[in-house]
Amino acid sequence: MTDWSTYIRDIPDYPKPGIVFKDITPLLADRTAFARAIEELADGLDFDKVAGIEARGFILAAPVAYRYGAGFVPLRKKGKLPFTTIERSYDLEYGTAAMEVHADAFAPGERVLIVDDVLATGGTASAAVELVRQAGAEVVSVSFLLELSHLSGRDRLAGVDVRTLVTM
Ligand SMILES: O=P(O)(O)OC[C@H]1O[C@H](OP(=O)(O)OP(=O)(O)O)[C@H](O)[C@@H]1O
Ligand SMILES: Nc1ncnc2[nH]cnc12
Repeated sequence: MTDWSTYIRDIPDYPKPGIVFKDITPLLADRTAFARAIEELADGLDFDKVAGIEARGFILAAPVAYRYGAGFVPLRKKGKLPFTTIERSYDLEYGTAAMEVHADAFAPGERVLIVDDVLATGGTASAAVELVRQAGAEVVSVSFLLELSHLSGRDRLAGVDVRTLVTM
C-alpha cells in the first residue's frame, strides 16, 4: 500500500487567499510513486481511449494511455484546439473556465477513461463527462489521484464510476 499523502504537500493561500493548494509535484518526481500512480489509476478498467484534462491531467493521462495501450485525447481550455470543437463552461474552486474537445475525437460508442489530478468541486470533471458524451463516446470511469472530500465533488458525478487514489 502506498501512502500517497506523503507525496502531496499543502500550499496555503495559493492561488488565492483561503485556498489550500494540493501540490502533487513531489509525487511526480518520485519514480516509484509516479509509476504506481499510473498503474493504479486504470488497473482493471476496460477502455479504448483516455481523455486527459488540461493541464495537470495531461501529466497523468498520457502515461496511463501509453501503459494500457489506449489512445489519448486532450480536453483543452477554450481556444487551444485547432479543429472543430465541442465546448462546455464550468465552475472551479477558484474561478470559471471553458473546456473543449475536437468534434471527431471519438468513434461512436468508444469506451473512455477520463483522468485528472484533483477532484475538488467536481465542476471540471462533470463538464468533462458531458463533453465526452456529447462527442459520442461512453464514459467508463473517471480516475483522480486526489479527492478533496469536503468539497463534495462526487455529488456532481452521480451515476459515474469514480476512482481516487487518496482522499484528503
Ligand atoms: O473539481 P474542480 O473544483 O473542478 O477542480 C479540479 C480541477 O482544478 C484543477 O485544474 P485547474 O483548472 O486549476 O487547471 P490546471 O490543471 O491547468 O492547473 C485540477 O487540475 C482539476 O482539473
Ligand atoms: N485545492 C486545490 N489544490 C489543487 N488543485 C485544485 N483544483 C481545485 N482545487 C484544488
